[in-house]
Amino acid sequence: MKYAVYQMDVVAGDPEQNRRKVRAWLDETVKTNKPDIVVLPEMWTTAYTLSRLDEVADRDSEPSTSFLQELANKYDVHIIGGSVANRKEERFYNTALVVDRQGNIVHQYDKIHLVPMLDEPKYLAGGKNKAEGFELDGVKMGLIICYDLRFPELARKLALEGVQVLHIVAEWPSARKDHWKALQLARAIENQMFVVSCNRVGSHDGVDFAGTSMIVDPWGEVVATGSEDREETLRAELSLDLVSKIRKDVPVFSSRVPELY
Ligand SMILES: O=C(O)CCC(=O)C(=O)O
Repeated sequence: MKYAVYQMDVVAGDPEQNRRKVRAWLDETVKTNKPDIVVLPEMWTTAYTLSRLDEVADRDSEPSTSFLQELANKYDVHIIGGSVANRKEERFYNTALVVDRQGNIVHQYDKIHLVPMLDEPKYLAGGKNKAEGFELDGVKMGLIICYDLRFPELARKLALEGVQVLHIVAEWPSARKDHWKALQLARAIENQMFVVSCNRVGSHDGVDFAGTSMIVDPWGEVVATGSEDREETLRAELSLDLVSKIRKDVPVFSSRVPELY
C-alpha cells in the first residue's frame, strides 16, 4: 500500500484557497509513483480560526465531503481527509473524513478529546460516538486527531479491534514537538501497528506548528519523516505482513492480563 502524506501549511480562515492547494498538490502527487492512499492534516480547510467558525466551518461535512469525493474519483486514490471544522445542528465539531477511491464515505469521526491549550473546549463539542476502525482494500485502519494521541487507551482499543494502520492527523504545536515524536513511536511499538501521521507546518496566531509528520513501522522504525518547517510530501510503501510477523515474534497481545489492571 503506497502512501503520500501532505505536510501542509494551512491558510487561516480561507477554505477556498486551501481546497485549491489540496487540488494542486494531488494533481502533482499522482503524476509520479501514484499513491494508493493520501493523507491531509487536521483542520486543513480553516486552521484554528475558532472565533470565526460561523463563517468558515462546514455544515454537515459539506462542502468538504463532496470535494474529497470528487478528487478520490478523479485521481483514483483513497483519501484520509484530515479533519474539518464542522457544524452539526447547532454545535461545531472537529470532524475527520475518509473517502475511498470510488468516492464512498467509509468513515467519519468527531474528535473526542478537545485540546484545552488551543481553546477547543470553548468553541467545539467533543465527539460522543465510540471510536471505531474502518477498512480500505481489506486492511483494518484507525484514525485519531492530534490531542487524542495522548490517550493510549484509544489507540489500544483500536488495536484490539484488529487495526493495523493508525492515522494521526494533527495541528501539533512546536512547543511540544518532543512529545509529538515520542508518543507516535510509543503508540506504534506498544500496539505493534503502523502509525501514519500528518501534521501541519507554518504558524498561526503566534503558534508555530511542528511538522515532523511520520510513517513509523510496527517495530518503531521511522520509515519516513517530514521536516519541522517546510511543506512537503512524505512517501512510503507499507508492507502489512510486518504487523503479523512482529505480533508473532513479540506476542504482547496474548501476554496481556487485563483482568488484573
Ligand atoms: O497535545 C498537544 O500538545 C497538542 C494537541 C493539539 O494541538 C490538538 O489537539 O490540536
